[in-house]
Amino acid sequence: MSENNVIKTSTQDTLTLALSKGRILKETLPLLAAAGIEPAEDISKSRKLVFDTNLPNVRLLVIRATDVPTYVELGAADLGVAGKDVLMEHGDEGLYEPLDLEIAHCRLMTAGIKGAAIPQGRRRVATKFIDTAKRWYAERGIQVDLIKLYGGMELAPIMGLADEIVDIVDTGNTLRANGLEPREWMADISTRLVVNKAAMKMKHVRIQPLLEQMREAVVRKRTTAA
Ligand SMILES: Nc1ncnc2c1ncn2[C@@H]1O[C@H](COP(=O)(O)OP(=O)(O)OP(=O)(O)O)[C@@H](O)[C@H]1O
Ligand SMILES: O=P(O)(O)OC[C@H]1O[C@H](OP(=O)(O)OP(=O)(O)O)[C@H](O)[C@@H]1O
Repeated sequence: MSENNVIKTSTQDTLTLALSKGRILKETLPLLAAAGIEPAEDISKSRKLVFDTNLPNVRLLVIRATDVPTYVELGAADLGVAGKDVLMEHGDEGLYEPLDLEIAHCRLMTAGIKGAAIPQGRRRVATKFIDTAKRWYAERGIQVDLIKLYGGMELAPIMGLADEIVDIVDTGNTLRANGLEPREWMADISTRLVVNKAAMKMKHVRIQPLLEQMREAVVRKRTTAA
């Protein structure tokens, strides 16, 4: 990397948190509030991507779920909130993952047309989780041709594009509605808090209490739900 391209951790006196927009944002905000961080304006009513908070020098980025690990690993954000599926696909070596936020529980599974025989030879597998799928099938000695899709994976087997998909399953409604059935369980998924490795050391004094307060909020929520 040339000197011009060196990516710096956000400055020492600021704390930047990258949040996944979409389905996990609403459930993330109460956990942040428990750690004393609240957006200065209603995120859902704005087209902005960067938000000030009630705390000076603490800002929130609201970005696509799949971009969160990139921002945090490269130090453009100090902390992030992302699904385990996204982290597995990104590769989590460059990040600390100190806290399971216990929201957006789902499973990563293979699925195919209900009742259809599984091909004996090479299998065509459609997914947006290409690297995760590649590893999973390779570990089982199953030969696959992977087809990258960006959404609506359930359509691929119906249209004869693939024999199988690798996708998120929660209630199973989307599979059922499209004549598919789950095949193999691959991983349990939930949302995680991730931290940039350099920031964890350099900004420890600020990050540690925030982590502790969020951890307590997760436990409180679990206890109340039980
Ligand atoms: N049906 C579901 N039930 C529970 N959790 C889910 C479900 N679908 C996805 N998730 C979790 O929520 C996270 C965010 O999902 P969301 O649909 O908002 O983003 P995405 O559309 O997958 O990402 P991107 O916008 O980057 O393509 C996923 O990474 C996953 O961990
Ligand atoms: O088992 P279920 O409860 O039906 O949930 C599973 C569906 O949820 C996710 O899609 P999402 O709604 O996020 O849309 P997407 O295809 O844009 O990712 C996932 O990709 C499945 O399609």
